[in-house]
Formats: sequence, structure tokens, C-alpha cells
Amino acid sequence: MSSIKIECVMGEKLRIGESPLWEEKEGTLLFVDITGQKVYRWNPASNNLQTVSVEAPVGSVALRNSGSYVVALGNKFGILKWEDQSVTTIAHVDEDKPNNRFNDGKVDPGGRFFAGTMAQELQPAVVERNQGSLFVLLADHSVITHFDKVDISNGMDWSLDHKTFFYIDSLSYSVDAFDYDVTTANISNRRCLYRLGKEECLPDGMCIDIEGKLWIACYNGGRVIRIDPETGKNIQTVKLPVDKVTSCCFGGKDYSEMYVTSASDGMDDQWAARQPQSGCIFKVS
Ligand SMILES: O=C(O)[C@H](O)[C@@H](O)[C@H](O)[C@H](O)CO
Ligand SMILES: [Zn+2]
Repeated sequence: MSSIKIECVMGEKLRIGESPLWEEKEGTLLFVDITGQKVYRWNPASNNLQTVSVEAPVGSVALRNSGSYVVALGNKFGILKWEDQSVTTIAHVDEDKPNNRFNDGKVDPGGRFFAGTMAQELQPAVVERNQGSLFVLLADHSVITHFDKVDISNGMDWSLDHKTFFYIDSLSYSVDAFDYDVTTANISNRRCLYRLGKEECLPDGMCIDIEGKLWIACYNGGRVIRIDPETGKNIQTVKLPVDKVTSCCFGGKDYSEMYVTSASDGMDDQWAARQPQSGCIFKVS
């Protein structure tokens, strides 16, 4: 990425765009609008945009081998069948915390679905603290709880050798690393890899690139940053024309493009007028 091009490619204004994911087989980008309670499938080549409305805030979506999707919806894991727009619940979490909802999630290198929860926000980034947990959905639909006392469970990914799990609890302003055992999904030895600076603001979604470097979406920081997990240093900053940058993933031909989601919830009229593309999806190439 020596000379960088940033384009707004999907102009529908989402409330909280999140969980972008490239579906290679279809050549489509999947993503959710959390508070808009929708899952989207968008084909950049044809610009065809499909939507499924769901009955609760949807934090994340992931692919299944069978062609359907798994969603982290409200306080449930569900299977989404696109053809009949149906969601079937397969597991519940946080049943003692009716104000909680799922947030970001991702499939690990062993095919398990990791997703975390948080208390519903009173306004963006304002939550009752310590209410969330990080969960793992296994193939047999049983659920493991990795840890609790999370403020806003957010971005995650795994190192290319599968030995490290990277995780963000947004209000800690930190990107953390754990040792990872891909045979058992065990995590251990939590440490801070990178602490966000003032201008970077809140860490939100993240993804890893083919060189093993991490890309972090900076909510209210208007940028994505590239972190070297070996040195814990910021090695690149890419600014976007909106402040509420929420998540990122690689996709497109040979995964050579980065798609970045954004949000529009929580902006007053003046702020929204200054950044009319808030809530859109950007392509960085
Ligand atoms: O998208 C998410 O992860 C949360 O649901 C959002 O509400 C914000 O990003 C959060 O407030 C900032 O961390
Ligand atoms: Zn997020």
C-alpha cells in the first residue's frame, strides 16, 4: 500500500456498520448494522445489496461450511439461512443479564466461532462496565466462556501460525495478546501489545494481514492503524473521511483490498453534516 486510495463504495448509511467479512465463493462482502438490526450481503462487482432484517441487535456474522451463516444476535447464537431469511437459535448466553447483547465475533483457525458481549450502550461507548464476556461456540453448539468482566468486547484475530490470539476490550484502550492453543481453544498469558494514543481514540474491530501485522479500526479516531505484533509499534496510519471507524477486513481479488466499516449513531447534526459519509463502507486499496 504505497500510494493509497480511499473510496466510499457502499453509500447506504448504516447506524453501526460492523463485522465485515469477505465471502470468497460469492465474491461478496458480508457485514451487519448492529443497531439497525440487519445483516447485509453486498456484491462490489454488480453493486447488488441484499438485506436480512433480524429481531435484535446483531453484533457479528460468520460463514459456515454448509453455506448458511452463524450470527451473534441479542444474547443468542443463531443460524441464518439467507434463502428463507430465517434465524434459528442454537445457544443462549448471559441469561442473567437481560441488558447485555453480543458484539464483535470471528471464526478461529479451528472453525470455532468466538464472540463477546457487552451491556447495551446508553450512548456510544457509554456502558455499565464489566458486564461482558468472551464466548466460544463449538461445532456441537456447546458454548465455552473464556472470561468475564469485559466492558465492550470487540475486535479479535489470530496470528498466522495460530499460536497467538489478539483481542480488544475497547474501554481498556489496549490491544491484547494471549497464547493460543488451536487444538483446545485454550487461551493464556494475557498481555498488552499496544496502547492507543489520544488521537487514535478507541480500538474497535481488527484484522490480520498476510504479513502477520494487525489492522485496528479506531472508533472516534477516524483511521485504521497497522501494528507490528513483534515490536508492539504502530507502523502505518490510514486516515478515513469519517471519525466513527468501526472495523476492517481484507477482500476482493486476491484479498488485495481492505474494506472498512463505519457508524453514524451518536453524532449530532453538525458532526453528521461535516462527515456525510458516516455509516458508509470504504475501500482502501
Ligand atoms: O461496534 C461496536 O463494537 C460497538 O457496538 C459500538 O457501539 C462502538 O464501536 C463502541 O461504542 C466503541 O467501542
Ligand atoms: Zn466493534
